[in-house]
Amino acid sequence: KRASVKCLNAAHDVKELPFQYVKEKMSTGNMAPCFVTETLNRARLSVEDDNVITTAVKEAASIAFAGGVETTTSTLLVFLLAMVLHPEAQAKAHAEIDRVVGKDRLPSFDDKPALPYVEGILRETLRWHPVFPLGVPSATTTSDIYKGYFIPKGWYHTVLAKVANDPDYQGLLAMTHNKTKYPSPDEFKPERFLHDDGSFTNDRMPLGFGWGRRACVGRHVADASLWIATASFLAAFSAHKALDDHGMDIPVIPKFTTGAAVHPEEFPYCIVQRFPCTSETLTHLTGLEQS
Ligand code: HEM
Repeated sequence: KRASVKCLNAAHDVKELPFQYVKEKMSTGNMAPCFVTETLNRARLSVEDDNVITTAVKEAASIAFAGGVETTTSTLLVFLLAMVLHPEAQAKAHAEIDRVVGKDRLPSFDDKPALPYVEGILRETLRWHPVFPLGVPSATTTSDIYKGYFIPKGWYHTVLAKVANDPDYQGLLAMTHNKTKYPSPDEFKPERFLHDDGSFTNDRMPLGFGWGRRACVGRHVADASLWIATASFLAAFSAHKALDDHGMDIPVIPKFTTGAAVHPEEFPYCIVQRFPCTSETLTHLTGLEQS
């Protein structure tokens, strides 16, 4: 009971607190445009009842927050881990960005088609360690029989995708680690998403976002924000193993949390700025005014 009260309060806070924060900042004219400001302003042009607008925007924003923050952050942590463990892949991405984008600006979405290796790194990140290794459980709305198993209606019964004939992996991981499609699946190899001539294969690794009616509604936002974050990071920084007091690499042994949604456990790393940055670039990168 105590745990459920905590959950109830957290569900209330995640809806209310960020929304109140934005409203307060809007009232002093101090809020940069965001999903909440834009949707509130637009809805007020066609809907009169402010309560209806407030409830709808609050619900939509909190669902996007709850669905998007942990998943996107976890994926970026997997990317960081991969870059620390695979300097050879990172060096190839750096070379591609320097050749296509140059060193004076950050990549933009217009550069995406010309950066197949960066694309490969993102797809391999989503494949190597998906946020939901078992997928997301569902419940059936009608009774069903699947391969001799009776799945009753109305009884809360979770259904997880499971791929048979693979003793090593379960659920979604068995698909992203399909040994026929992705040989040596535990290895991080962005090249598996590239043709021999270096062009992108168009395997966008959508599996991590689910499938069918309940597939992730935020997948396009997630895909775009992951791409721009990884491409910008690679343009501006490089990630390395941290050094100990004797200047030696501190070994990184990848470990993951357990649960429905997983992410790498804390690991030592070091991030180095690749080029002297103009304050404009740094402002763009961090969203913070530089002094
Ligand atoms: C790396 C980022 C993300 C991953 C890996 C991810 C993954 C998933 C998965 C596996 C599901 C369940 C699909 C199923 O049941 O088959 C899901 C559902 C959902 N996701 Fe995402 N997601 C991500 C980002 C986001 C973002 C950015 C948003 C919102 C802006 C979002 C909003 C949602 C919502 C609302 C659902 C429930 C959809 C429904 O039940 O109809 N997700 N996501």
